[in-house]
Amino acid sequence: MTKSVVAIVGRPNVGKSTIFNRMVGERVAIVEDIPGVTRDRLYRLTEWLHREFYLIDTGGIDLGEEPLRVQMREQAEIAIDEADVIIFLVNGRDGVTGADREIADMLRRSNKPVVVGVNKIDHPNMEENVYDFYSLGFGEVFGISGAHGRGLGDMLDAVIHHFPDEESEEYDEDTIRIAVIGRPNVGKSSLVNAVLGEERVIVSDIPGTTRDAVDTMFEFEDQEYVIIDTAGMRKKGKVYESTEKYSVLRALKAMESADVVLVVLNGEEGIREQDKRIAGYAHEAGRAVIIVVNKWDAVEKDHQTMAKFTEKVRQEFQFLTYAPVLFLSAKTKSRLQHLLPTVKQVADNHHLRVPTNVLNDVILDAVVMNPAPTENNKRLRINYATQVAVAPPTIVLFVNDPELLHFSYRRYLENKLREAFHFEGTPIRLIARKKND
Ligand SMILES: Nc1nc2c(ncn2[C@@H]2O[C@H](COP(=O)(O)OP(=O)(O)OP(=O)(O)O)[C@@H](O)[C@H]2O)c(=O)[nH]1
Ligand SMILES: Nc1nc2c(ncn2[C@@H]2O[C@H](COP(=O)(O)OP(=O)(O)OP(=O)(O)O)[C@@H](O)[C@H]2O)c(=O)[nH]1
Repeated sequence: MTKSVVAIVGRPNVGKSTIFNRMVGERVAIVEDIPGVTRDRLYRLTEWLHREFYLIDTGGIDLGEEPLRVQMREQAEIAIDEADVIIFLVNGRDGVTGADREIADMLRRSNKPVVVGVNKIDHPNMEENVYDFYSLGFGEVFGISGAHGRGLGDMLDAVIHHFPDEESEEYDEDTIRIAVIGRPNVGKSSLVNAVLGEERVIVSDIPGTTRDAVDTMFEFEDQEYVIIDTAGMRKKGKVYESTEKYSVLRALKAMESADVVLVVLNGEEGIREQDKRIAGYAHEAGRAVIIVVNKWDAVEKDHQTMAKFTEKVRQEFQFLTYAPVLFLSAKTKSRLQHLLPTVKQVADNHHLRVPTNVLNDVILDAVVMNPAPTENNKRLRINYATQVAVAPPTIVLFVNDPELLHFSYRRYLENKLREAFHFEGTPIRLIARKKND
């Protein structure tokens, strides 16, 4: 199920990043370290009372050279667009300011739930400073201190109280959910429209809006799909539309509920830094991934162009070696017919379950052919392997010492598994556990 999003807004210097860091603490959701994927203070997965949610610090969104007042408004708009609940942060030592009222008016018009955090109330004897802020008209006002952690619990209780109820899966288990992600202008919407316009595709539902993306259900060769177009909600002309962090956030949310992620690149422009980031998150999300090189019609090519581009993709996205690369044109629909069959294939691979005996044979062969290197006279020994989950396939290796399974040997084993089984398009998670655990 999709996780809720909470945004912190407020004028500069009220303590947004202090509160953000305090709320996130050490609970930063990193599955693995990926070289080249930078982490910034914009958004983090965090949790309160076992409800996980994304926290956005809108102050961390770089809006370039815009005047402060414009930035503040844009940040509030992002919060309104993206968040399920908004924490409106004010400074308890300043009283209500004109800028606070300006933000309050915008938030009110959005009809989103707003919780007011009156920050810098470092001591109970400052609580009377809080009352002034009831005049903002949001009802709930909490005196807090980012510096000391005071009052945060009560405020968070109020925040999660506004989360939508944990609903069951919206779609059938067998429905394949496709998220289309990529930086602005690569052709995401065009691709979605092209797919939905294909001859043998039957759009089975009027497009309905779920949260912030437009989902469309369709059927192709007796398989049901939902395609999530993250560009569907775009509002042209906003400053933030072009900001990189914003599109990464949107991609992140779309991937939450997807089985297969299409990372769309612009074949005409080549690979940019932002593409790498988005792809990095796709890998981390643990979904099946296909790299779609769009606008291939606009590329001047000879018989080597495709191979060269593929090589570049492999170089730039080393963590995504498992993802098939498709070249196509949403505009002319050339090569588009390969897309859905590939989606179906990688979705199946994502759910592949390998019988334990065959799995162990493959691992044993791999070890015999190339034993793990010794380290301080110790060598990794693998006693037994078993697949514990699908989507993505997750394999536990019972070993003498988990510390001895290093990156290169892990890579080697993963490659052997990929040679033996149909794991194309899906990440594989290998977990080492001590034998007797
Ligand atoms: N006394 C006190 N100071 C605080 C508290 N929270 C933050 N501050 C201070 O307020 C200042 C601004 O804090 P930030 O967290 O950087 O504020 P911000 O809202 O993220 O600021 P921008 O990045 O400019 O938007 C810093 O000097 C903090 O140390 C608090 O609870 N009590
Ligand atoms: N030549 C060519 N142009 C394309 C193709 N696909 C999309 N375009 C053009 O690229 C531009 C952007 O396409 P969109 O589909 O709006 O891109 P998007 O990724 O949804 O853009 P955002 O909503 O900004 O994220 C439009 O002018 C399209 O006509 C293609 O296959 N070939």
